[in-house]
Amino acid sequence: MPSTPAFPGGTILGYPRIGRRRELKRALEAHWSGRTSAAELAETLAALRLATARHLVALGLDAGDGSVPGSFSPYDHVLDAAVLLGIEPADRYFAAARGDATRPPLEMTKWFDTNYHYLVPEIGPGTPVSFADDAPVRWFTEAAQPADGGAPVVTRPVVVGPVTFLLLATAAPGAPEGFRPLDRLDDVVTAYGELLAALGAAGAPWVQLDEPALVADTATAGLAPGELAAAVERAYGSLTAVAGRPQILVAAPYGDLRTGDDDLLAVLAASDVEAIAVDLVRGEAPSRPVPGLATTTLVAGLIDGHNIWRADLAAHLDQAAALAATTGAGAVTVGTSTSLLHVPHDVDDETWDGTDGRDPRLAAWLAFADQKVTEVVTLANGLRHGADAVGAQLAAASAALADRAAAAGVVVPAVRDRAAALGDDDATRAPYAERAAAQADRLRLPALPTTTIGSFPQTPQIRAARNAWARGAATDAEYRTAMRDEIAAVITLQEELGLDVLVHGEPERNDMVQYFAEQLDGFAVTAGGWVQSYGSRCVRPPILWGDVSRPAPMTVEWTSYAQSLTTRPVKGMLTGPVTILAWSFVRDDLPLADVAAQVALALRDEVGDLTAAGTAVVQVDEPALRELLPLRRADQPAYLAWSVRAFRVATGGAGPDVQVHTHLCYSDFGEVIDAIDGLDADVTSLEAARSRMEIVPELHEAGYARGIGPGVWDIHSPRVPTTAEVTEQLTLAVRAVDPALVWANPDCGLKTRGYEETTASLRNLVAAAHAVRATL
Ligand code: MET
Ligand SMILES: [Zn+2]
Repeated sequence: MPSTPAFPGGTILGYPRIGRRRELKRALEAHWSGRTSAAELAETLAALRLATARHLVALGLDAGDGSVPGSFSPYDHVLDAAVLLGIEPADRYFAAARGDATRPPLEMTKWFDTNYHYLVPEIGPGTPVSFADDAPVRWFTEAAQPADGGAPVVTRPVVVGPVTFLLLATAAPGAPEGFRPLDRLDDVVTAYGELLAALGAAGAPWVQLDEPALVADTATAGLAPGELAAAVERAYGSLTAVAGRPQILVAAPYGDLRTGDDDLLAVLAASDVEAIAVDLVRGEAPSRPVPGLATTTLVAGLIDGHNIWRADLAAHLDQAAALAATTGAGAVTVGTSTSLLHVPHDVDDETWDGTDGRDPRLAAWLAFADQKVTEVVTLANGLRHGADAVGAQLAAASAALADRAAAAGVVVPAVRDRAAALGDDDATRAPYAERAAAQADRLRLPALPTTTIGSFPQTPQIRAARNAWARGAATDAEYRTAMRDEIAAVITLQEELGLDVLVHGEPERNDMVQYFAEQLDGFAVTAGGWVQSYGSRCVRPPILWGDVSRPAPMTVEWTSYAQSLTTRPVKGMLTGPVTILAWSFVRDDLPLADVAAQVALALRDEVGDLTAAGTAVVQVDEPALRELLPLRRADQPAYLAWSVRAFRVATGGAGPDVQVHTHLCYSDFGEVIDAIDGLDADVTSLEAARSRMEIVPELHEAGYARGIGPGVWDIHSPRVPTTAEVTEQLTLAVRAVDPALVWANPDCGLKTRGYEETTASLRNLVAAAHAVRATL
């Protein structure tokens, strides 16, 4: 083993990969469109990796000891591990990620409780596993011995750990009943062992194995008590025995290593791994000596990798300094709680000029990735040289925090009072039977009513009109005319198609959360704060920094205009409180439940204005309801209680004759099925086409007995479903529940689709609904 004495003074678990100017996105898209060759792409990515490593050194991480993480991935780090193990061939990397003529893409799903999505590897009992791709070794060498002759950087290769890899994998099609990916642990560990030997031979002093699955009950569901601990012990027992390996850092971000059935911190401490990174933002610091830790470095994940607020450095320094004594760790260093993958690059890239809530004061309160690296370096220097050595930085951080706490808008007494006064009445509508009768009377809908989920195709013209207005290149009047023309066209189309409940089409919305964030007090939106969602896809989460209120109606004008053009009901469309929180950076100085209540009240006002203007149907979308579900089962009931309550507060002011819809997508609903019922919506539309209506009987069995719109058209592909297919889906639905409850609608909004397939698909959907209606 190399003789580097202790873990580096300060580190981050990972850095954004997308590039400060989204270089990765552009390089990938250029390659996929055939404009660049594989070799050109490889060259661009190598340059991006090297520039990133040198940038981190410039920010203060040590260039020589493995402080700089080698956390790059061309598309997804879980796919990289599958390629490393030979489960996916390296030369078909993007086909595995995106699908091509010969194969579908791997399934994609959420990475723990973040908004990053990874590709789910498939492994069966006979899948060959070997050390098949040495990218981590090549990337290490390319920075340590740079071909450009410039400054070398000794990086710390970062790879998904073997236990987490298998817990996130799924059984390959055709695997026998009862097979679990974790059954392949020994084979996978053997391959990882070869990787470690190769990294050691290349001179890497450290390797980081990410094991976030160790903190998540949701990833380990189905394991017997003690099984996870045994797997960890076995995997790291083998890996630490590899001759010539680098020192091993096991990182366990996104939660607490010590709760749940197995005390995994103790298991890792008892192993021969040299360092363990714990998440002290989500998890608790150990308050007792941990046996075995005396020979281990504890990397205290004090800087939040998941959010964008500047840290209380003085408090963190005290905490880090105390940890060695309380835990008995051989050494303590500081790091981020998670990879910085989840935050934008640099606060200073943004102009804090007062537009879109970009209050100039915010700049001093925020820490994006680069600021967080600096925070880690400050803490590391403080630990090494004493608090006085970093006195100025600690004082500046404290001053920024104090400024934020006292700033106007952060606490708005009227908003706090209103939220505090909320009672059960505010979250309770009339009994469903009464509502159903009043709505039937008012709406006079046929059986099996047809509708859509809200958005219609966002054509290049619509985007151009919106962007021109945002840039100031179009007047308010021009913008309004463009949006109204689009709304009119969408209404005409829906009438022609014969849909029963219409929508205005959402042409004015750049994004279903950002649109509201731009109009609510307490939010700021960034111009360039991009965060990778998956592959080349990025999102720009708004920043929720203050108490939330609604200065003016947000959607009423568009909905009312649409309604003025037709006698059929037009649905008002809102994004729900949980989804607004899930897709924003949320303040860390108020419990999420309280923040949700404020957003709910703002939405409640909007529902009130919509209904006062004559809107008879209002849909409040909650696609992220499942997304914020805590990773630990013990934390789930409290979350479900406040999230359901927020929805009910948002909709609770609607009279009995207002039909409240909700819409959910993007997830398995099994774990939140009671919560879906708890929302008490009159109609719930859900993604269901790919699972062939499975959700309909599931909801029914869970006691849900109100309107249900299982998606009958998978809108994720341009494929037009035939009338026969939709008829079959609807027939399954009306057999599973009372047909009077069933609606016919697509899986989700149509904004990513084109008009051609939209028109054809909706035509078939309406024809199928009519056919099934005739059989009832
Ligand atoms: C991700 S859910 C999207 C719902 C939204 N109303 C839309 O139709 O686009
Ligand atoms: Zn959806």
